[in-house]
Amino acid sequence: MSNSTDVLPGISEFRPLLSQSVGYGVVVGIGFLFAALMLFLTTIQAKFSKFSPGLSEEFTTASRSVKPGLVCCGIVSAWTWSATLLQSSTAAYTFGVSGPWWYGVGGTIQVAFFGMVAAKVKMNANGAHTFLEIVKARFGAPAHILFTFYGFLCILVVCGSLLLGGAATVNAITGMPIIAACFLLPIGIAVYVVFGGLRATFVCDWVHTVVLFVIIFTFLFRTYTTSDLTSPPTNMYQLLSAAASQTPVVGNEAGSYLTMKSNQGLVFGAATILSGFSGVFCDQGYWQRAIASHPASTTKAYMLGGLSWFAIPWGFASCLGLAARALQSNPAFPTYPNPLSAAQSSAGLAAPAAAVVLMGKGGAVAILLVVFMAVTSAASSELIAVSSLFSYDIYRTYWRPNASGAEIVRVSHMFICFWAIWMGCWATILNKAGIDLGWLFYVQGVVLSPAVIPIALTVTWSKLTKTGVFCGSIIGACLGMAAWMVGCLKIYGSITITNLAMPYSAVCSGLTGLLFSGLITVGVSLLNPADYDFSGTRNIAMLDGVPPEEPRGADEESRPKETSIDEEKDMEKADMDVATVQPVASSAASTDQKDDLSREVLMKVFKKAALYSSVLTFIVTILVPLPMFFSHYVFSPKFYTFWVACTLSASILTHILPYYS
Ligand SMILES: NC(N)=O
Repeated sequence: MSNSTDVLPGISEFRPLLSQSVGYGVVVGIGFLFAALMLFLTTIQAKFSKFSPGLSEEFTTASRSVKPGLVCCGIVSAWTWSATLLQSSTAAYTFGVSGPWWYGVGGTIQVAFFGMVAAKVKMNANGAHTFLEIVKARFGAPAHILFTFYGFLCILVVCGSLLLGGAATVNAITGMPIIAACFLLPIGIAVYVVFGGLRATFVCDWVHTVVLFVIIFTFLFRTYTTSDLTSPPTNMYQLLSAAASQTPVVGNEAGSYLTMKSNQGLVFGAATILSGFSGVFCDQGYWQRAIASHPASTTKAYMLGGLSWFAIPWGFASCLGLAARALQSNPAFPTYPNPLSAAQSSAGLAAPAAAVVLMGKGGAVAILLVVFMAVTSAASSELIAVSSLFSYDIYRTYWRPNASGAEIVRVSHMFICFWAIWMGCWATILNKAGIDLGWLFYVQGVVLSPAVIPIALTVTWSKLTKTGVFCGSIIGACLGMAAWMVGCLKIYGSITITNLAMPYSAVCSGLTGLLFSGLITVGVSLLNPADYDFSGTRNIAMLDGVPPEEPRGADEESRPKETSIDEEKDMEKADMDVATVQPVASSAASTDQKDDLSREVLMKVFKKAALYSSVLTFIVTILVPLPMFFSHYVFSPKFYTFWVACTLSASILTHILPYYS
């Protein structure tokens, strides 16, 4: 691994700048500090608010009452993995300016597209707790078992990636053993998730996101305005030009780090987009946020969330990833006189290296904190997600169908504890097998992409059939696997663990799996189309005595309209034309359930999300990068300064949005 002491020629050890005690202090100390804070907030919530985390609906869905700003923070925070900071910086270090751009694209458009699915969840399955319940209600147990496999596989991949990225950083900066970090990181998180449920993770997400943004801005301003080494941006430009002469990038125009004409960057972008689709659509964490949010705010939150998130990898990696390349010949660089080795950069150490040169020990502490925040907030989302899958889709579905809400909460608690320990074991196994953050990042799209389209269509398309879903996801997976092996063999000459996670191998497989699963699912369904009215999925029952909410259909339009929802005032009039609540319910949790929107309004929200995500996708994948790619443009110092100003402005604007909401 990165800090091996068997240093080969041309490879230097990554020198830890801080002592192990700082590593333990952050991982254990701050972890438990957060746990204590959440415990306190949860106690206050149970005492003084109408929401009790002891109720299963509150524990798993935050009573479906969360407002858009907080959901948006939750989305940003759950989607900001250690990879978002580390892998994107590795991409900048390796491919130049195109890397952070493509990393941002590869996570943003999926979140925006998921806004459409979120509107459909509210329309067609508002009582569901997990996406697997929707699959079960529509297609029965065999399809449910198939997607349960995908749901757990996704969380397994994400948890592995979170811990490996986090542990590699803690290890590189403090020397704390990787295995210790893998086991200790999830423990504090498990404590606050157990006590607080989904709402605690939202609150914690908010706190984490604030800290994250403060640290990101510190790095941005340090790099571009106060550092003697890299500011103003024209200095960075010169350093990057010098680095290109020393270590040119194969496939980039003139070997430059300052061009979007990067063949490797483009392939990386394709791999990131594929990996991003699987990471969003197969992850219960994103469905859970759609379920948790108020019907009026779901889609808005996803649209804002996608946009806010874009600036994180783009801004952070354009700054630290490129700074690492620019500063690799500085004596303070942790592997000086050598650049990072392939293993060190795949482990995600470009950003920590730059932080150390730019800000010394302060930079090392800041990077440690920011990565810690990213790991804990994303891992808390995964813990609550995996416990919901277990308690609702395994325990209640196949073991104790009559389990009460209290029992579900108890089982969720136990499973969170189990998974927190298992996460540590899993990351240790991966580490011992030589698998790192970069490997998991590429392989995620390979193994999960065949499930993406069938899952998305389950909640959105009435003509979908069970046979279509099975054929699409299973044949798509087989074709994806075959393309993976053949692509790897043909392009890299042999099938090895390393070659399987090379970008071209990942793209061959991910693209085949995604496209063929989609084509087969749709084609087979259209041979004998269903005409599903979603009545089964709309009848999925909530626990704790809260009845399922039926969005009002056309036949119910004649009901008297009683009260306008406050939230509606915040929505644009054009979208939210009519909104009503039904008579006040008896329980606190159900009060918010009654705030529902008509199906027609949700349909408008869906269409708006479709338009928004299509326009956004066009702008970020085609309009901005491709003209620069095809014209082989290499940034001038002025254009680079403008690019830096854009990353700064995007970071500021898009980070303010959720807090404003
Ligand atoms: N969440 C991601 N794709 O960084």
